[in-house]
Amino acid sequence: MSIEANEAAGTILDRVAATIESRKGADPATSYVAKLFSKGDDAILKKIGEEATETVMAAKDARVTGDGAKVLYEVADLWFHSLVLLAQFDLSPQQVLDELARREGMSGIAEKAARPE
Ligand SMILES: N=c1c2ncn([C@@H]3O[C@H](COP(=O)(O)OP(=O)(O)OP(=O)(O)O)[C@@H](O)[C@H]3O)c2ncn1[C@@H]1O[C@H](COP(=O)(O)O)[C@@H](O)[C@H]1O
Repeated sequence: MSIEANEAAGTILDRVAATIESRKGADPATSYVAKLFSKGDDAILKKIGEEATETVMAAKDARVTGDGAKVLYEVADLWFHSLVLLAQFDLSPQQVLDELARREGMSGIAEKAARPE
């Protein structure tokens, strides 16, 4: 990914994360995110599980139909709910991007082989 595209990705993730953060303590009647926060960990984790499962099903369907659009929507739902989960633990998307940057160029095969027993 180019530096410009990576910065753009950071920008939209940062903006949505800031909106999510602003929903802490907001009215659950008018905000979906505030409603999730008011329900707590289990409600957020349930949505992560649902959206992950829906992503798997959309990908299986896409292999049959040849239409990958639904995969995009489901991954967007999964990413959005992952942002809510990060906020619940006072973590930021930038920290995830930093972790991916730290891993950049590190072979997954080599990393696994170097793990202590
Ligand atoms: N990106 C999203 C986003 N993506 C999905 N959703 C909502 O996530 C919910 C769950 O999606 P599902 O398809 O699983 O719907 P469902 O089966 O009815 O789920 P449940 O309501 O039963 O949990 C729906 O209500 C979607 O509208 C989102 N809700 C909010 N955002 C972002 O969060 C911001 C703050 O939202 P509010 O807190 O509602 O103002 C928004 O401005 C957006 O930027």
